[in-house]
Amino acid sequence: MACAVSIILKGLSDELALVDTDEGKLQGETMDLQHGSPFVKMPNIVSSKDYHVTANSNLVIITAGARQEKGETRLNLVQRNVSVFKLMISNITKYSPRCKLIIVSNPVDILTYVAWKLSDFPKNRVIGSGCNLDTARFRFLIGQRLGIHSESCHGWILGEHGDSSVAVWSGVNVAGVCLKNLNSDVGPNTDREEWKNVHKEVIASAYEIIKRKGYTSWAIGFSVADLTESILKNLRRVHPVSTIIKDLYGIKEEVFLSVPCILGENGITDIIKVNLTPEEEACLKKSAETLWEIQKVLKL
Ligand SMILES: NC(=O)C1=CN([C@@H]2O[C@H](COP(=O)(O)OP(=O)(O)OC[C@H]3O[C@@H](n4cnc5c(N)ncnc54)[C@H](O)[C@@H]3O)[C@@H](O)[C@H]2O)C=CC1
Ligand SMILES: CC(=O)C(=O)O
Repeated sequence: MACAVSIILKGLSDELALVDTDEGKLQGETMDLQHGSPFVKMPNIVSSKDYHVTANSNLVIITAGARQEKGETRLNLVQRNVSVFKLMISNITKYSPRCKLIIVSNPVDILTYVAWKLSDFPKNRVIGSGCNLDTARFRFLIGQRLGIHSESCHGWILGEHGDSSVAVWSGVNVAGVCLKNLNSDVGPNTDREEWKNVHKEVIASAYEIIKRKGYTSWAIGFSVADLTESILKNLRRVHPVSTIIKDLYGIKEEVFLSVPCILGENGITDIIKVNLTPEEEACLKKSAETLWEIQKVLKL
């Protein structure tokens, strides 16, 4: 619903279709959104348990499935959500064979792989929301430390969404002034300014929010609407989203991890190869191995 509301408020399309297995909740949410119609520019908000309501979608955003309990890892959700994906993907592709897919459900990198396999779509049309949210958290926290708006704080979190994400300290900058040039030790344990705590806080974010309110919603909603805008308006902006990275950074398996990707009307058209330090590259490889260990035994 946070994704839906964020997209509606930006007026990004003329129709939004919602699907959920919980029919009562779906109808309630739909009516509640429809009654706000005089205040937004989204003329058609429709919903159904049946996927026919999604026919000919340009973009399908998948947020369905189990969410983490307090303290539970994202990876722990994998089996439950693979079952949900088996039911969903065939219906989505039947009604919208040319759509782009944005996967949000967790573990998002693995489920993006699952959606790619089950849909048989080309890789450019299967996008995981990945580290778009982690990067937003990173920029917010850097901004808080520096007293500068997060939009002006540049930096990237790449790799796995969540626990093994990689902070690319070499790229952190404000107005082109690199933090690394001011503090050559930024990132590692030896850094007396302890910038590494910012990355630790990014990783802990979801756990901390879930501990307090039971789930995360608003920031992922805003961030998915931002991805949606790049795709529907063909903006060709660069976002850290999850895509297949086989043959990059020495990774040999079919795993999806976040790297900077150019997003437009054809989905992911290009990726930007960031120069990583040997330590960062090793972290990325380790994430790829962890994900592959889980993926290789999945029955799809
Ligand atoms: N990638 C990211 O950054 C984020 C990912 N998430 C993930 O998104 C997922 C959803 O989280 P919440 O919205 O908080 O959970 P929620 O429990 O509020 O909503 C999940 C919805 O999925 C529906 N559903 C279950 N099976 C379905 C099926 N087969 N077909 C259609 N609908 C089905 C449920 O009825 C429910 O309404 C979780 O996996 C969560 O971890 C949440 C926040 C951020
Ligand atoms: C739930 C989740 O993946 C997040 O908020 O990062």
